[in-house]
Formats: sequence, C-alpha cells, structure tokens
Amino acid sequence: MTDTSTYKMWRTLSDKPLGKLAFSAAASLKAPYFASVTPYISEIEYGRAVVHGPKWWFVQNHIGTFHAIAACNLAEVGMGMVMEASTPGTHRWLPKSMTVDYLAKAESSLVATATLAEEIDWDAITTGRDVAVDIAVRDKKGTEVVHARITTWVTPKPSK
Ligand SMILES: CC(C)(COP(=O)(O)OP(=O)(O)OC[C@H]1O[C@@H](n2cnc3c(N)ncnc32)[C@H](O)[C@@H]1OP(=O)(O)O)[C@@H](O)C(=O)NCCC(=O)NCCSC(=O)Cc1ccccc1
Repeated sequence: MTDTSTYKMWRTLSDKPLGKLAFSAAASLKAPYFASVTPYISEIEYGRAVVHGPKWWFVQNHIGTFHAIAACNLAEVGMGMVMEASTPGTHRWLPKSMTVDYLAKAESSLVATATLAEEIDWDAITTGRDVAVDIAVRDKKGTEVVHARITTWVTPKPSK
C-alpha cells in the first residue's frame, strides 16, 4: 500500500461532502500551474485516476477548441495522481518525458483517464527504472481526442 501524503489526503477527503472538490483545489495549490485547467479529480486508486477539465475561455486556442497544451496539462494531473496512488513510500517518481497525439478537435470539456501502462514490481526497483502512464483524454461524446504517454523515472528514496 502506498502512503504518499497525497493519497492519504485523498482517502481522508474523497468520501466527504465536497471532499473531492477540496482535494482538487489542494492539488492545484501544491502545483499551481495545474490551476490553469481547473482540474476536478473524481477517482484515484492504485493504477488509475480520472480527472475532469471544464472547457472555458481561458483554455481555448485560436480555433475555439480545448488547447492541446492545456489537454497535456490535464494529462499531467492524471499521471501525477496515478503515480501518487501507486508508488510505495519507499520510492519516488519524476516525469521525464511525454509523447502525445492530437487525435481529434476537442470541442467540449474533457475527461482524462490515466492508467499505469504495465504491472510494476516496485520492490525490484533498486536503482531506477522507467514507469509509463497512459492517458486517454476524451470529449463529452466519449471520443478520444488526445492520447498521451508520460514516462516517469522511479528511484528508491535516498536515506536521510
Ligand atoms: C532525474 C532524471 C529524470 C533522470 O536523470 P538520471 O541522471 O538518469 O537519473 P538519476 O537517478 O541519476 O537522477 C539524477 C538526479 O535527479 C534526482 N532525482 C531523481 N529522481 C528524483 C525524484 N523523483 N525527485 C527529485 N529528484 C530526483 C537525483 O537525486 C539526482 O540528483 P543528484 O545527482 O543526486 O543531485 C533527469 O532526466 C531529470 O531531472 N529530468 C527533468 C525532470 C523534470 O524536471 N520533470 C518535470 C517536473 S514535474 C512537472 O513539471 C509537472 C508535474 C508536477 C506535479 C505533478 C505531476 C507533474
């Protein structure tokens, strides 16, 4: 079981009235650039997270759709939640690359579903390894408009 402070906070707040809203606001305070997509985090569990990004004026591009880089930011939020819920307290993670495909015009609010790309034997990570997260970003019709893969670098936490 992971014991990051983020996942502990999720378990404390997520079943309380307005708890998910409070958690989502806290995530944006911790990493303020996330606030630009006003993320609402609805699900977090080992290996999976779901994040909603409303479409409003600030996230639009010149053709009036959801800006691709704003969608990437939403994908980053999803990745971060998956990694916080999945990485054991003995290890730490840092995003090191992202590949992204813009599959269709994003004309509505978006939902990013982030999943660990493969089963990970965390105990076997004694030096460092890549851990990938896939993120499917869908519009309100369920069409996947953006697909991202974010690779994180996982290492054992240094002893203090
Ligand atoms: C570290 C690595 C990924 C790999 O380098 P390599 O040389 O192959 O690996 P090596 O293991 O030798 O480590 C080298 C050094 O790195 C340090 N270190 C390692 N792991 C961690 C760790 N987990 N945390 C902290 N430090 C760590 C390690 O101590 C060592 O330092 P030292 O030598 O002791 O002083 C490197 O390419 C890099 O820093 N890239 C930039 C990454 C970056 O800035 N990403 C974007 C940021 S997130 C964002 O913007 C969005 C977002 C926000 C919130 C939530 C979600 C999303």
